[in-house]
Amino acid sequence: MKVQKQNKHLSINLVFVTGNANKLREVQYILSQGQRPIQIDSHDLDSKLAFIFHFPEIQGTTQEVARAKCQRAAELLGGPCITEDTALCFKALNGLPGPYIKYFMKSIGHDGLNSMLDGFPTKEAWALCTFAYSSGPDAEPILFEGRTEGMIVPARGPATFGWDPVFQAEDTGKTYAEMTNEEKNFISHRYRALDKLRNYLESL
Ligand SMILES: O=c1[nH]c(=O)c2ncn([C@@H]3O[C@H](COP(=O)(O)OP(=O)(O)OP(=O)(O)O)[C@@H](O)[C@H]3O)c2[nH]1
Ligand SMILES: [Mg+2]
Repeated sequence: MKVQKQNKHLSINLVFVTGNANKLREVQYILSQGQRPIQIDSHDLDSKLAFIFHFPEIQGTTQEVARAKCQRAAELLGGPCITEDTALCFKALNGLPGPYIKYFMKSIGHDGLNSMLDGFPTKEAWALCTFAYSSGPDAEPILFEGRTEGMIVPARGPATFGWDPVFQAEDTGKTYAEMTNEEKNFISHRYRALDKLRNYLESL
């Protein structure tokens, strides 16, 4: 459970605290693509340790939610870790549902997300990914944000990952769900945030 930066030629090891297997799969894929691979160990505090630890996510801005989750994860682990928060933000709603998208998705699904924008002049939206890195329980988490512009559309493509079928990324004509892994991971909010995290870790 360490962030190990052994030397400039060896791999970096990170503990990623998440309960979301799809996130983990994308993060491992993206970080394996770089010149200097970053090894990810996952740790699911939400489900595996839920009986020991209570691991709530606070309400607030995406930054506040991300910082609090990472701080708590580092305290529970007693060491360095990364966490990630994803928000889906509707321009017409001034950025909402934002970090609360998980509960909107669960409650109203793809059709409901579209219906929320009925009568609004714009379907524009952006996907926002915030990685938080903590070097340990006493350190302030550092945030790395990635954003991809797009719009909310009726669902197209396989419903494998959350709201992928209703988010059409700008200039692509495709929803995230209609893209190959390579296509999504080349332009995604997650890729853009991870790129900043990777640069930071390599600069340490
Ligand atoms: O279609 C999607 N494409 C994506 O690229 C993507 N990334 C995240 N999500 C979903 O958005 C909510 C974020 O909530 P969230 O950040 O709290 O995640 P989570 O609770 O699932 O995991 P974690 O907090 O344990 O890491 C959750 O419903 C995730 O499934 C995505 N959906
Ligand atoms: Mg969560």
